[in-house]
Amino acid sequence: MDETIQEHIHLREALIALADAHFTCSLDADGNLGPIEDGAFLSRFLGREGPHAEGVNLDQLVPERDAGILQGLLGRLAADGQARDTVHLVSRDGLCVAFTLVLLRENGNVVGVLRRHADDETRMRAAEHERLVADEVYRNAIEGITVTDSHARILFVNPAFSKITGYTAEEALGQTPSILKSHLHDQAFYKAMWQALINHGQWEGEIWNRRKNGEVYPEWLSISSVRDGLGKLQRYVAVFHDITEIKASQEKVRHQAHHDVLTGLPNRLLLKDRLATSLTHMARSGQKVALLFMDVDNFKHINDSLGHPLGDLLLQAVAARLKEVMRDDDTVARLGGDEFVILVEALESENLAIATAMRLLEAFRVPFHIKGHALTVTPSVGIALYPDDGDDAETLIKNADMAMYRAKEKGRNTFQLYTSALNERAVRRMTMEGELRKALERGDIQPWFQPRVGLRNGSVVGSEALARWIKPDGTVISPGEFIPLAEETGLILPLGEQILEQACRRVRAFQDAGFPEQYVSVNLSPRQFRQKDLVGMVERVLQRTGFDSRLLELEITESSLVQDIDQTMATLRRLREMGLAVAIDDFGTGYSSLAYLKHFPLGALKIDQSFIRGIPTDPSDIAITTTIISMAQSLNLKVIAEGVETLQQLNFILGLRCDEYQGYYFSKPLPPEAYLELLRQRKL
Ligand SMILES: Nc1nc2c(ncn2[C@@H]2O[C@@H]3COP(=O)(O)O[C@H]4[C@@H](O)[C@H](n5cnc6c(=O)[nH]c(N)nc65)O[C@@H]4COP(=O)(O)O[C@H]3[C@H]2O)c(=O)[nH]1
Repeated sequence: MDETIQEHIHLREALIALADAHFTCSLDADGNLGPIEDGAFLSRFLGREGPHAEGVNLDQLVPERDAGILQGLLGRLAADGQARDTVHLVSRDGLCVAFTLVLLRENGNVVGVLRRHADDETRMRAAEHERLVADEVYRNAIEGITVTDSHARILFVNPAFSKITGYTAEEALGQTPSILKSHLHDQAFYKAMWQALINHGQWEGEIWNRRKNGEVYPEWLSISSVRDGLGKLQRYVAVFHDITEIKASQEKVRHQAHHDVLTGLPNRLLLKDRLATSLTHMARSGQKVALLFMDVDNFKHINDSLGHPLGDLLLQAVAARLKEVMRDDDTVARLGGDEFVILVEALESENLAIATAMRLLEAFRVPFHIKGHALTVTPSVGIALYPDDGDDAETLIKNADMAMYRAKEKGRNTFQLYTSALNERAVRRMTMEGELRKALERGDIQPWFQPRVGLRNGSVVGSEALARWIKPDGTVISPGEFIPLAEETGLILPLGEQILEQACRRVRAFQDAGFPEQYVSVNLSPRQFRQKDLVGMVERVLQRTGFDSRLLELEITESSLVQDIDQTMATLRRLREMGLAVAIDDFGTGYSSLAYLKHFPLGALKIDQSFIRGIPTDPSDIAITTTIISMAQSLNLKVIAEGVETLQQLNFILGLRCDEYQGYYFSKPLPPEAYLELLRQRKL
């Protein structure tokens, strides 16, 4: 054997014996590798298994700074058949390890021998050890861990991931973390997350995700991006833990701090919080807030005589009843003892606060059944209003409390407003409501009749029925004083029906007494006009009284007309089908135009008395009256002038060919007997 060959083989054997690894492959002058034999270590180290290494250029395996060294090695190999130098190779994990590389040309192939530098060997061992430790940490961590590639495709998840999300590793691998999306966050949220990852390589925060079973849960998530030794993005590592329980316990602590233990109602702290928020909102919207301070009359006595456990049960029952009678939007709070506060927001007027207080008093009429005892207790209520009685929470609570004490002084089971002027009004209103109910029951509210005169021949053609409240002592109260209250309380419906029925009965009686047929006109307030079964109610009244529907006219206001047009149209049509006429009262004071009126099946139009009053001195009243009359005629509507008080006014409307008039000039509204007398006189 040739001596040099022999020497070469020895060298090779010696090198291989000393080497950490060796490989044999073809290598062209540019450094391209052919198929590798015996290259297990190299393949493993580089992460390029067998055939994958084929065709790879050596300079792809070394960092850029070693490119010159590699060129030198290849040059010397070509020239001398062997070369040796120190190069770095970048491992699959991005680790840069120094090797002594010896290349020997042999039978057209190249044998490569690699020996790790001692310090790098230590580093590799340490890295290997760290990897083992890390594996252990991943497996046992209670935090979920997700590792993805640079395209966010999941490469690895740990057991805690599966425990938290419900997805097994097999289900998660290859997917992206978007499988966990709860859709509770908007685009901007995710955009900010990615921006932080790009800019700082890190993002941390609370996020709502969805488990495989559909359940949405909160987690604390921390994501980092991992780059290799060359600075290229390789991985994202996400670590998260489920904070459902933490949140629940935080919520529990928060709830306990803000709620009363006995009743579960908001406590003083939460009440003040809500009140402060409410005041800020209401200051902007210009609405009122009412604070009702309530305590249970003689609670101490009940507590002492029946025992505290029963007292506690009573307080719980009171809390439940208060919640039941208040709207969902109202806050019912317990300040302690038997003191409760109700916060009512967004009030248009103080009347609603009074109505709430009355509802509350009413609710206590029903006894509380507790452990076999039927307990009847009464409340005392004080009301403070924002902004009238204070503009901060503390002042309002204090003033409502003071008002509550006044209610107690007044004899309990009542309410008091903090402001005395309001108080008087409220008390008057309350008293009047009670009296009005009684008056209705007793039939003290009756129609009076004001004649309507035909302008063509000056005869009484009909009358308007106007409600009067005749007190037992004979005092007559005019409708201006009780109709608005009846409207507010809903009493207008029974009241309206009574007036209609009595008016029909009376006018029928005039006919029965031998007077010529005449019609009667009855007012319908907006609430009456909107009542569900208006047509049915009118039909029943006509039946009961035997009154001819052609002789009945209903007066509605312009405001009734413009609300819910479809419903209005349907009601008017049905009334017309029944033979009734509908007149528009107080025309000219509302919003409707004459052009608008032509769409409705109407019979007549009454010019409001405020225009007649200005005749003959006020030019604009004259102009308005003239226009209304001529346009109404062109629409085929009968025109009636209201409030004619003087001969001049009468002459003026006569000149305009108005159809009818009514007013003090001819007669004031009269009690039925006096009206009958008037008819009698006219007949003579
Ligand atoms: N200054 C002056 N006033 C005159 C003259 N002629 C009549 N009046 C008054 O003008 C009002 C005309 O009634 P209205 O406009 O329907 O206005 C009525 C009507 O809107 C309402 N009303 C009366 N009765 C009822 C009813 O039974 N139901 C409903 N819903 N409202 C009614 O109360 C309002 C007021 O009624 P009243 O006080 O009876 O007042 C009546 C009448 O007494 C006059 O020459 N000069």
